[in-house]
Amino acid sequence: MNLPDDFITKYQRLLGPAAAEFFASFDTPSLSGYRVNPAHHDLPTDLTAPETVPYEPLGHLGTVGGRTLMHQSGAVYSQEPSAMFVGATAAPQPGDKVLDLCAAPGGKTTHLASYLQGTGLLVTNEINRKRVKVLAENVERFGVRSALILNESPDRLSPVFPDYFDKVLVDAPCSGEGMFRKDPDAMSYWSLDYVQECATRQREIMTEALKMVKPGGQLIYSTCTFAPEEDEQMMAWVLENYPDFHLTPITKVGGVVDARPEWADGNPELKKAARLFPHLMKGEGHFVAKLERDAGEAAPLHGVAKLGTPLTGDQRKLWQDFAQHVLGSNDFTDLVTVKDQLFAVPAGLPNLKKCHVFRPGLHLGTFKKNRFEPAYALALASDPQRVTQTLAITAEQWRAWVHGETFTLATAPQKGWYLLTCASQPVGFGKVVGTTVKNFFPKGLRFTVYDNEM
Ligand SMILES: C[S@@+](CC[C@H](N)C(=O)[O-])C[C@H]1O[C@@H](n2cnc3c(N)ncnc32)[C@H](O)[C@@H]1O
Repeated sequence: MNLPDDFITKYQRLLGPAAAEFFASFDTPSLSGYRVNPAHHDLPTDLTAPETVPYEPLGHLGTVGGRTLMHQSGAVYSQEPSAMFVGATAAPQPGDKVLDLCAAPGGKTTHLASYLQGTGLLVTNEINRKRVKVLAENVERFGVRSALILNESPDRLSPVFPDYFDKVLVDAPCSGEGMFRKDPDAMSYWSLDYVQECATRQREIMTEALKMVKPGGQLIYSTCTFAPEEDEQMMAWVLENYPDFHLTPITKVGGVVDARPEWADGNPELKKAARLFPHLMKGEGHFVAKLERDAGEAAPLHGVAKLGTPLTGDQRKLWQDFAQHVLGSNDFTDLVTVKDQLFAVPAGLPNLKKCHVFRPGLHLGTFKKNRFEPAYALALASDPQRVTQTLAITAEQWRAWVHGETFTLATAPQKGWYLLTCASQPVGFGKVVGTTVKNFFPKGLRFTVYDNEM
């Protein structure tokens, strides 16, 4: 690989004799991986058998295609192994309040959601208007139940959530040196100046992010770059300017090594952070640090969020009928509508002021005249083992389903909505009329599965 000259000079100086191995790793194939979704059952062994990632039991080495059943149903999320170290380090507890500040396309968010197991609160934010759509699609596909998706800049979030979260993740926009092997285009905008620009932006983001950590809470900072300016030096800056924060040790296995104090101000505390180098471990490269805030008193919160409109009596009845007859249970307590859309929203949030809410919670469905149409997001967040009305479809029928076609059954079940499953995985809600299954697979997500992909 033709690495930039300034990059070579810089890392020769920093790494000394180890530089040769580091540079050689750029000429070896990039490593792919995926995480399985712990909310899914009966996953095939060809997904669960491949080598696991040393620090993440849900992570495996290998590739799962984007046009496969396991991907579409949210049974897996493709993520290169070193990126999994971030979620594994954050490891929130069920019930925690978690913020993912720089979240699109959603790799770390879906990982954090696996730890939360549908409990607590996951506020997942993306500043970019186009990228927040992709984030929402991935959150939906992975069946995340307790997420509020925001599209805001960090400085507009910090006054809303002062001292609020148990865990804040800053997976910072960075110079992306750890992406060079996988995506050589990332080299085209790299320069020594670009590294400095990224560091400036990271300090701005961190200034706001630190305000949202509750006393005794943690902030996990990560980048996919090797640049000390964005890694050790960023942590040295935090330790110097925020005396109520300190670094906590991170367990390092599988070739993950200590960060390098000598690449910043020499503070030995910096060793507690972690470096993932492609020549030392199976992955592309990351930096991860865990900061903890001292115990203390939290600032009071202001107001209560208004995430939508209460349901009318008719709407409540339509939903309850659906929940009782099709789902067989009603796990959702806080329900609101936004126009004709029904959402289950997180409770007890502070006043979101003028924040741009992209999704107030889990999309349950749409009210249409005198009927209720369940949402795709609800289907993928449902456990087929707990749903009353399920209909198992074949791989061929699944192929027609994701292509947007109706298909025919051999015998006619009772008319109504069914959670369709294929190989035990939820794939959407279909409406059965006679022997026909009407297609409600979202138009924007439809795709073609070719013969050689079956
Ligand atoms: C490294 S990516 C996040 C990857 C994501 N965490 C994942 O695992 O899929 C960084 C994100 O930060 C966003 N970003 C860029 N500038 C930002 C800023 N000033 N404040 C907050 N986020 C920003 C980018 O749009 C990008 O989506």
